[in-house]
Amino acid sequence: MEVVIVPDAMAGGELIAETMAALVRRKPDALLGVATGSTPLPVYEALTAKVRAGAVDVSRVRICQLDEYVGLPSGHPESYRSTVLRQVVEPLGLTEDSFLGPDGTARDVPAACAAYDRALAEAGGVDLQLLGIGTDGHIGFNEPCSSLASRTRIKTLTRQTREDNARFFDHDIEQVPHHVITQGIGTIMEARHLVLLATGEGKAEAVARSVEGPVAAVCPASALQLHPHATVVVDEAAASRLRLADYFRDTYAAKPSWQGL
Ligand SMILES: N[C@@H]1[C@@H](O)[C@H](O)[C@@H](COP(=O)(O)O)O[C@@H]1O
Repeated sequence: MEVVIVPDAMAGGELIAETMAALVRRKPDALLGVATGSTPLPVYEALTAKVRAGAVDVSRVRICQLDEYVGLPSGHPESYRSTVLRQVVEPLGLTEDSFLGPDGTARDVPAACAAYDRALAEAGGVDLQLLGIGTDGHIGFNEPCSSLASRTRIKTLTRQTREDNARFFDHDIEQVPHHVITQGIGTIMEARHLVLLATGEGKAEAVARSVEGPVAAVCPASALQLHPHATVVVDEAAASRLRLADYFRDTYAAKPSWQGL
């Protein structure tokens, strides 16, 4: 696992956007897995700026979704499908044809989950999966004690996650669905490169447990320790509880320029 400490969220967004752009220059039809929440927005803004400046051609890129609420009506503005279309697909100049996501409105949820895992495999697998992290260490919507081998499936949100996400639902926790579909931890681990971005003091404890704690289902993001190519990008505040912060800084400062993330 590589840990990169950046000065602020903008710098993290730029670094990850450049990593995505470099991937797309090598592989124009790359499948990019994206995350929702506030944290990844600087990544999407920086990547969109590169596209508009002509620094990268993303016209053949495919975008896939990490997770989804169950039961929101189709087209609900806070469904993750709507969110990813609005924040990523449209700004990049792509259409829904380039987009893969689980069906949160399906009557048969287990079948929709299995279909999504199949669709990801048939698309050739995810090349780079961007992840945020919940305050409890969740990735996607894999709440604490999710199986580290889990596949895409239905999960029940913790009260903490529903409180955290109530800001997208008029600050009314009752509007936040209890159930979600999420790529499993085993599914996420199949992506060729995992890039987790965490910013702000509120994520410091979850980051420290994920990076320097034991690999344990109680902290789902700790599974990244088992991935052969995982990068954790954190700002100073989110890095504030890392015991090895100075080592991570020194390592990144000495990194060969040809290496990339
Ligand atoms: N399912 C999403 C996660 O993918 C995201 O990482 C998390 C943190 O969001 P934020 O970046 O807004 O803190 O929120 C939700 O739970």
